[in-house]
Amino acid sequence: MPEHEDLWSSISERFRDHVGEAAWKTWFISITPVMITTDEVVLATPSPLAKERLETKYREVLGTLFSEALGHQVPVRIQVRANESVTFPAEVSAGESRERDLFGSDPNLSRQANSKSRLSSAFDPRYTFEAFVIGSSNRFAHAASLAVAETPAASYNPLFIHGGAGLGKTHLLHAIGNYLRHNYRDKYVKYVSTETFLNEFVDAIQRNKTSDFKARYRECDVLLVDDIQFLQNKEAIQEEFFHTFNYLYGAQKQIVLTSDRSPKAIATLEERLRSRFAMGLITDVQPPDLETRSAILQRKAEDSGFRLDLSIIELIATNITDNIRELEGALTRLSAYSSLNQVPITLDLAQIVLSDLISSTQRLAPRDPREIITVTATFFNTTPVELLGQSRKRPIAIARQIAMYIMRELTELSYPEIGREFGGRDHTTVIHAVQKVQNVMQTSIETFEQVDQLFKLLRDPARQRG
Ligand SMILES: Nc1ncnc2c1ncn2[C@@H]1O[C@H](COP(=O)(O)OP(=O)(O)OP(=O)(O)O)[C@@H](O)[C@H]1O
Repeated sequence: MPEHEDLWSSISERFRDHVGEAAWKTWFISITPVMITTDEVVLATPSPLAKERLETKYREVLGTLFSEALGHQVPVRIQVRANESVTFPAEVSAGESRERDLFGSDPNLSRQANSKSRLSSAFDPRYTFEAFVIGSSNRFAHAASLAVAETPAASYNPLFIHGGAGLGKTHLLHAIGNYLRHNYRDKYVKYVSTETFLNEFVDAIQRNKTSDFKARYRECDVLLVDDIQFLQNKEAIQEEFFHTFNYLYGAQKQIVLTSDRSPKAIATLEERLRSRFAMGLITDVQPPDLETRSAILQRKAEDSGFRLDLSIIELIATNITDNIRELEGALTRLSAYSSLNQVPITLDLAQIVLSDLISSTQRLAPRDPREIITVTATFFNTTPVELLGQSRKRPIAIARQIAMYIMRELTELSYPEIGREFGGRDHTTVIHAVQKVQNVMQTSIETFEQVDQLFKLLRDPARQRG
């Protein structure tokens, strides 16, 4: 129905004009039109939460837009897509999940990537410069990243951004990627984690394909490399990276690197690499101050169509201070609680729901990954061996995904490091598990409560004994 497609894309554009980019991305993009006739419009959403939000907040806008487009009033009905139930599927294989994570759920991107090798990486559409809240802790890193995106290889090359876990380094890399994709369509932009670079290199050696590997990286106009601290103690890959770096730099291509520590603090980093990294600009991201934390919370809440009282923002922002991912985790929990129980969030309720996060006695240092595995296994009536093993039986696969989510929340381990804790799984499997649990928590009270209880058990060891 090509005319319906035109109509749909014009509705989509107009919806975006009415409600703004953020709400459009959160609630509209994932809608599919099921039926558009002169008598009725039926739309499908991926989750009950999205259906509820569209019905309560955006029904009127949708009604007006369709009425204008069709020339008369039509009822708009919203349903949840039948094939997207909220239950957990069996764990996907590393290969499957890699594709899904790289290309999101957009099958077109995946198809394009298969058909043409010199296509830029796909970037997380949520991580843009517009969505990045600027404060004194990250102002410089943001400005430098934007300068690099606006004029690649002309300002700071390489740009090296370092800072602690969950402070926005990956967000900035994706923001550069998203900006380039929109504004420099002809540039080949590649995003890679150092772990992936390493794995691809080892794989290329084993398959005698090192020249393909080199060519792939040397074709880049812009190379974005995340978590470069993984080069530590890996001489062979440092050597390879050095050559790639020199080649790109010599060809005046832009390189951006991130790390959880400064180049000086990466032990066993070859001196020649260290001095290469210092040829451009080294900047850091610090934990955000109270004002920035509050602004981030406000922005994230707005983006997900969730209204929060200032007193609640203050409660979270004063208690969670050094990791933005944790701020987001608190919001996820509140919004899930509110939509599952159909109650508005009050300050008292927020204090109860987030009790483990905001109590100073329970907010302990990051938890030991082995403890997370043992406690989660016991909680789900299984054993650590099963949890780390290969079983794809549902209860175990679910427990494993929840344990991965909790490890991401309660430790500072990166995705590849978590993959290693789970018996050498690929980092894309971990990314998939974390996203999955985050989503399912919004619609399944059972999962929400399991995660909630595990958080409480892990943050308060006395409960484990009791
Ligand atoms: N200034 C900011 N404004 C809005 N969101 C932010 C900001 N900084 C970080 N975030 C959000 O916090 C989360 C964690 O950020 P990100 O993954 O970029 O951290 P990171 O520094 O790469 O950490 P890690 O090394 O642990 O992966 C992301 O969801 C990101 O969107």
